[in-house]
Amino acid sequence: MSGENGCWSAGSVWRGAPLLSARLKLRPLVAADAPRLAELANDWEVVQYTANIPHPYGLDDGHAFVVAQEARRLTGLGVALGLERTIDGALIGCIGFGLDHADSPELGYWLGHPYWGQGYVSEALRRLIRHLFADLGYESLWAAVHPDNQVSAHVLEKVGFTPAGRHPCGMPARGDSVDSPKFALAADQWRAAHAARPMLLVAAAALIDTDGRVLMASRPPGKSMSGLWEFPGGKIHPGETPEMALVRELAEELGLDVGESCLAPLAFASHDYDTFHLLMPLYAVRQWKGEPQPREGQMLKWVRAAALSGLPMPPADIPLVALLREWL
Ligand SMILES: Nc1nc2c([nH]c(=O)n2[C@@H]2O[C@H](COP(=O)(O)OP(=O)(O)OP(=O)(O)O)[C@@H](O)[C@H]2O)c(=O)[nH]1
Repeated sequence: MSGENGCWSAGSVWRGAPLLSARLKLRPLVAADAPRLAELANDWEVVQYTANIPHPYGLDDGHAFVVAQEARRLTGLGVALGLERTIDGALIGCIGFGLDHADSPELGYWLGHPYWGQGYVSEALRRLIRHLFADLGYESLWAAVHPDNQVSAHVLEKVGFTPAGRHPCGMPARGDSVDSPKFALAADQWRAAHAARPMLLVAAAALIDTDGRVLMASRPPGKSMSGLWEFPGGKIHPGETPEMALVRELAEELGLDVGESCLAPLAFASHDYDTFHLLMPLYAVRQWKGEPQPREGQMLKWVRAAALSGLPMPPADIPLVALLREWL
């Protein structure tokens, strides 16, 4: 079988494949995004340090951007992706790369003002960087930031970039040009850091009631991926088996008394989050004592198998839902 096909090769953003991170879908822009682009980008604070985004920014600019980016993707000049939040489907900004100045991709991004300070840019950058190195095989990446944009410089350093001199940056939309600090990241550096991320062991349960519905819990406020719907469970502590951990978690989180012998291994998730690798066995549970209570600030709901895929979930859970639907 050819290595170009099927499961042998990851979907490529050059071909319009989306990328999932913990809280975001990085996906191609479509014409229907133009009004939202106009709403977010018509903000001087958002665009002041960008080279090509006009100000003010209207609906026509949004449409023109979507069309131009599609043409760039099809001609191999670069890719722009919308940042769509999993929790509500809202477009909150853009990230992308271009090959205009070199063979190595230059990264760029912007984020709507209401979404600043919540780690979305670093999350999107980490996901795109992994795709460019691990799936597309680039050897190095770079980015240039406006000399006054210290926040952006800090984000680049946070995800592994290091200073790499200066880059003369034309800024056509500002009628200006600046001598920008340049940052670079090599594939070897990234591989070493990526290999060192921890493996997280978590045990989770699909509690199934007599109607065949599954109990889903929302991740509580303040936790990572808060608001997304997940299978109840939690981290396996040192010295615990997955079953011991799950019995403990179901008691702590839901006030349920579950015997280890009521846990039937069903499937597992092995998912590469950008800051850790998740290994999570999922057990089917049909018998327990007590009524599930939300003891940790979470919301609970019983969901029919057919409706599970409509819930916003952590990306690790998506393959589990497909398996569970077949199994139920
Ligand atoms: N329980 C559970 N965790 C999941 C699921 N999917 C998924 O990606 N995870 C991830 O697995 C990890 C579980 O951590 P957690 O914070 O819920 O664990 P915990 O209850 O022991 O929390 P704590 O250590 O903050 O008290 C999180 O990174 C979470 O996002 C799922 O369906 N159920």
